[in-house]
Amino acid sequence: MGSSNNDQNPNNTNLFRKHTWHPETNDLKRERRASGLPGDFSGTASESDQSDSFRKRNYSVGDYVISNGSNGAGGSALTHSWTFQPGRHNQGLYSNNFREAQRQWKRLQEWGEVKETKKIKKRFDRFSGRKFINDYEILSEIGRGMHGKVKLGREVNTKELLAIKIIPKTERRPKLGRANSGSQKEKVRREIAILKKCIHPNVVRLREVIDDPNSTKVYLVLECMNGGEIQWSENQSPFLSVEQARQYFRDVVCGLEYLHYQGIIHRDIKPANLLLSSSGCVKISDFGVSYIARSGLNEENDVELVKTVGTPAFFAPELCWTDLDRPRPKISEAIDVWALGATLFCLLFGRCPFQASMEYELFDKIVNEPLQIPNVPDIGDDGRDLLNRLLDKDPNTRITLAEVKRHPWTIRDMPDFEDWYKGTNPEASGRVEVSNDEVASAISLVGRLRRKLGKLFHFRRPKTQEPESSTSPSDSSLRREPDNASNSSLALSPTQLSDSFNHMSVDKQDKNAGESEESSKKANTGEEVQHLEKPKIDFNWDRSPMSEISNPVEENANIIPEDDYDEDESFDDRTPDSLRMHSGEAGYDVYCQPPTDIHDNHMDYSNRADYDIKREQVPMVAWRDYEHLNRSRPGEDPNYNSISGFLSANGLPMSQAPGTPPYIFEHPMTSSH
Ligand SMILES: Nc1ncnc2c1ncn2[C@@H]1O[C@H](COP(=O)(O)OP(=O)(O)OP(=O)(O)O)[C@@H](O)[C@H]1O
Repeated sequence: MGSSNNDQNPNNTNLFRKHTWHPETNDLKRERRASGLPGDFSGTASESDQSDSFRKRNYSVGDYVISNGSNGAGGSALTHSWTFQPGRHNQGLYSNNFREAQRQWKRLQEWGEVKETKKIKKRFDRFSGRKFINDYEILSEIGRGMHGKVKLGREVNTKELLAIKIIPKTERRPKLGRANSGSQKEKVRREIAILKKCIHPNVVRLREVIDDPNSTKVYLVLECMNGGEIQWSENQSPFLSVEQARQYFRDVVCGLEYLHYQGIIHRDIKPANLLLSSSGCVKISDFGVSYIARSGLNEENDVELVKTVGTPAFFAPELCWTDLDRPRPKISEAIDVWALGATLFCLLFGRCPFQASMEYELFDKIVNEPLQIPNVPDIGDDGRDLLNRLLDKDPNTRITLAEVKRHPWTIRDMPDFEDWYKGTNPEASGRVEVSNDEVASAISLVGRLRRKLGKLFHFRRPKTQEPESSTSPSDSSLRREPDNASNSSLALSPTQLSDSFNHMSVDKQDKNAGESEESSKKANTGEEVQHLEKPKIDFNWDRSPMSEISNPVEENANIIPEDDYDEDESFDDRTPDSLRMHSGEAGYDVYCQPPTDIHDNHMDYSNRADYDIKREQVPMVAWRDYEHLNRSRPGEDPNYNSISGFLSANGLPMSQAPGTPPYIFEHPMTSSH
């Protein structure tokens, strides 16, 4: 019954697809298959192939609510004492690379607690084109998910390769079928909260969270899984040998058992979320839709758990339940066991156990169609038995992970499996609690919004104290903005935030935030605050006394304000055309420095006119044709002559002269000093 559908090309169905670069080339993958080892990133890892392996899209229904549940906050049983003790027979699991697996795990343990960084600095080296985020150089893009992208990074000091996952804190434009911005925040929070606590050889390790309150994005610095996603299908045929599939399967079972022990249901187990280390170790990644139980996995279903998230092709029957006449089975960690079975099926046979082009058809098959196991490759009776028990439609009789670990197919060729059980027993790691508060405070809310509101608030603050009545509702919208700021989620403590999430106020927060942003935007664009103008080029220096403006930007001129800079854009892209003025043959661009926080610190916001004057009188001088200038003036000091030449050619007074504002030189030489 299912064979005809199984013959469909899975790449034709949008139930699986997602565009991601695979970090390895096909050649490397083939080599890896031949040798049983994963490949490795090259130094730049830029030659990624764009093969469209069989991937899913994330699927989410409705908003998320964090369960009130019983809060396990406090007394965190976080322990990093988990040791990788695979036992002597497990050396075979990692082929010849067992030593490397051990070395990698030791290094990961040395990372210790997850580092939390609240300040981001982005730098761009104009000469070499190299980009840096804090201590990491960005080398290339590894892949993109639904909500963010993953870059290959290198720690500047240690040269260690890392994966940097860049996730917007809110979704800019919610798209049809996608989770809304409320759930995006929730997704990020959840992923961070889980990754921070889960330390296991088969779970991708988080090293640092860079979460600047002034940034719209959060950066997760992760262990780099050089082998990328498990490659498992090639033209509907299996890519892996049965032995390799078994080896990967064991790794996933151990990682999943650990997660369940920690009260976490992954909810999106599938090959695309299983990444390979260079030692051939498989690790579980992507916890964006995971469920965190507050008091173990035996608690009653809560609203959150019943929601259908994950990837349709890997949905358990109880998630696809449409039969109104029969009660839907309880949703539990057994949904991960089903997804594990579907994943094993994929690894063994190169295609999903149930396939269809329409979602309702797929759900119907998952619930009603008997499992058909192909004869090739031969996985033996025990293999068939294991698949049948993993893909048991009844969650109550479905095999448990503890049973999976002892199943004859799983432990085949493992002479001393008791060693393996001992070494991989999740209880050795101790239980980790992830509290509501920890999820709610996992990222700071969009600080740009706060900064904008702060600016407006500052700007309008009079020198003399205003009477309290001036904040009456009958006042202009501007008067209300500080209130908005304090009412919005930005002003809430983690506990309040948690509470507010529990009361499904995410949307309300977004609405408030949206309104505030809207009003702040209006204010900045002059729609409501008439006297705020766009900065314009104006070299009338005489209007501003030099003493009032300092220039802290100059020494950090190549540090790019985060909001203006995207990792994918070149540095020059950040200057809006409206602010650019080409200075003829010299090859320079001159533009005003848009107001930045740095300047704001030196302004008196109580004086409107003062603000406008100062903002306009901090010119930024940039030249992009440095090499040309240098060549045309051999032997001259480009730092001095080029700048002074430029200034005189443009009739500009020399910098630092009394009564002139400072220049901001954007130049490879000056900016780096
Ligand atoms: N730690 C890592 N090391 C190496 N590659 C990674 C790492 N994390 C993710 N990737 C790669 O980057 C790609 C995008 O990852 P990401 O988690 O954003 O996508 P995703 O799994 O689709 O997530 P989402 O479901 O949130 O869209 C993945 O397909 C994976 O190949």
